[in-house]
Amino acid sequence: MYIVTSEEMRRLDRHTIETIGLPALVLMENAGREIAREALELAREREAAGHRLRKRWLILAGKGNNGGDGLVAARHLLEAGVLAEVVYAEPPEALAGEAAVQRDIAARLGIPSFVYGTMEIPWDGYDGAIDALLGTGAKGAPRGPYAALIREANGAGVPVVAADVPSGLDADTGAVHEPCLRAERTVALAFLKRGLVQFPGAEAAGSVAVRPIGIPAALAEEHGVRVQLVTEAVLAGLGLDVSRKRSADSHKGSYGHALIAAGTQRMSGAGLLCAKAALRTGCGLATWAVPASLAPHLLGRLPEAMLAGIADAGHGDWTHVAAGAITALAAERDALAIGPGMGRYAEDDQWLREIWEGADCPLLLDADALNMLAEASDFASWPRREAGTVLTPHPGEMARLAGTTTAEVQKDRIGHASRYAAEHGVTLVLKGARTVIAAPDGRVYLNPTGNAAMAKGGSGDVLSGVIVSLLAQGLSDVQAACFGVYLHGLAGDRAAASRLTDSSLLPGDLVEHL
Ligand SMILES: NC(=O)C1=CN([C@@H]2O[C@H](COP(=O)(O)OP(=O)(O)OC[C@H]3O[C@@H](n4cnc5c(N)ncnc54)[C@H](O)[C@@H]3O)[C@@H](O)[C@H]2O)[C@@H](O)CC1
Ligand SMILES: [K+]
Repeated sequence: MYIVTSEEMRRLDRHTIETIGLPALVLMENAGREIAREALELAREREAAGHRLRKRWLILAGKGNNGGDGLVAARHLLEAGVLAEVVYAEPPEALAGEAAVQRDIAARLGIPSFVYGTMEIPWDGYDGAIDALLGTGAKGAPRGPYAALIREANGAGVPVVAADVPSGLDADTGAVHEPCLRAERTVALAFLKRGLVQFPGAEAAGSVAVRPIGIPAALAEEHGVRVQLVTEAVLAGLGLDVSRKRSADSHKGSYGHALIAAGTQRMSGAGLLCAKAALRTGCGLATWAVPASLAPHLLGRLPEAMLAGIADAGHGDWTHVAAGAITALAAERDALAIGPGMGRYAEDDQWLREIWEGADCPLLLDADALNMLAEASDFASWPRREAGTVLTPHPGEMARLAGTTTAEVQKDRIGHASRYAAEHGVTLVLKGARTVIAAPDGRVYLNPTGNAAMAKGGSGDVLSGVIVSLLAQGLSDVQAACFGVYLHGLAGDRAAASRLTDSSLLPGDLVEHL
C-alpha cells in the first residue's frame, strides 16, 4: 500500500485529470461519497452502542478542494436522509473552481449554511462533524477562522470524520500544528498520506480508511512514489514467502548459522535476548560470542546456542583484540549481528572498521556498534560492503549517526532514514512507533505492527536477533529488515494481548510469541 506526499498526490491528481481525462468533478464526487459513507457508518456504530441519533451532521468547509469534498459529502448525507449543514470557514464567495461548483449545487439543493463567526454553533444538535477545512493543500499552521473552528470542534465533544487528513496535520511528516483537529476517523483519498502513518499525526487521524476515488493505484509506482506500508502483499512483492513453511526434508544446515556478538558483564541479558530471538526466528544454528570471562556464567542459560568466549584478559569486556576473533568466526557463519549490550572502549571505531571490512557475510549493527559508527570520523572512507548491511538505530542513535538532534529526527523520520540509507548504501531501520525501513535504493517501508507495550529496554535486542536470523536464512538485507520488523511487531501485539496490562509486557515475552 503506497504512501504519498502532498506533492506526489498533486502529480497523481493532475495526471488522472489531464492525461487520463477523468474530470476533477468526478474525483471530487467519489471523494465526497466515500466520506459520507464513512460518516453514516460511524453513526450506525454509535447508534448500535446506544447513542440516540439526531440525523444531523455539520460540515466544516474550507475554501479549497477539501471543502469541495465536504460539500459533496453533505449532498450524499442528505440523500441518505441525514440533514447536513455547512459552516464555511470563510465567506462562500472565496471558493473557486470545483469547490465553487459544489457550493452552488449545495445552495440550489437548499443545504443550510452559514459563515463561521456569524452565529453560535449548536454542537449538541449534531451526530458528528466532517472536517473538510484543509487537506493536502494546507501550508503551515491553520490560520484565522480555520484555527478557531478547529479549536471549537476539538472542544465540542462530537465525533469528527476528517476528509483526507485532519486539518492542522502536516500531511508530509506527521507533525501536528497548533491547533490540529482530533478526528475519530479519517478517510484518506486514493492513497495514504505520510502524515497519517507517522506520529503524532497518526494519533490525530484516529482510524484511517483508504478509499479509491478513481486515481489508478498503479500510477504510484510510475510516478516515483517510493514509500509503502508493510503488508503481507508488500512482503510477497519483495519476494518473501510469509508462510515460512519449512520443507519436510530440511535439516539445521538448511536454515543458516547466525553469529551474535553481544553482551558484557553489565548487560549480558541483551545478548541472551538477541540470541534467543534469533533461534526462535528459525535459523538452524546460533553462536553467541561473549567476552571469555562471562562464558562460564552463561553456560546453560540458552542451551540451544553455542557459546564462543572471546579473549578479554579477565575483565569481562570487549577489547580491540576481539575484532580478529569475530571476523574469523564470521567466516564460518551466514550472518553477523554486533552491538547489543556491548559497551564502549578505546578505539572501538577502528575495531568496528576491521569487522566491517573483514567479515564478508551480511552484517547487522545495533546499539553500541552504532555509536562506534557515529564516532568513526573516517566512516565516509570505509568501503561499501558487498554483503548486505542493516543498521537498527533508535531515534537517539539515528541523531548521532546523522549529526543532529533526536527531536529533528522525530520531526521527519522518513526523511532522515532514507537520506542516510541512500548516502551510505545500507538498509536503515529507524525504530520507534511505526518503524521506518529505508533501503539503499531509496525505497522506504513503514511498519504498522507493534504497540506501546514494547517500549522497554530489551525490545531492540530481540529485533536484532530476529533480523540477523532472517539474514542467516538467506533473506536479503531489505527483506530481512522489513519482514523482521513486521514479525517483531506482530509478536509484540500477541504478547501484549496476553498480559494483564500494556505496562506488564517484558521483551522476553516477545521472544516467546515469535
Ligand atoms: N483534483 C484534486 O486535486 C482533488 C483534490 N481532492 C481534495 O482536495 C484537497 C486538496 O485541495 P487543495 O489543493 O485545493 O487544498 P486544500 O483544500 O487542502 O486547502 C487549501 C486552501 O486553504 C488555504 N490554506 C492553506 N493553508 C492554510 C492555513 N494554514 N490556514 C488557513 N488556510 C490555508 C489555501 O489558501 C487554499 O485555498 C485534498 O486533500 C482532497 O481532499 C479531492 O477532491 C480529489 C481530487
Ligand atoms: K480535512
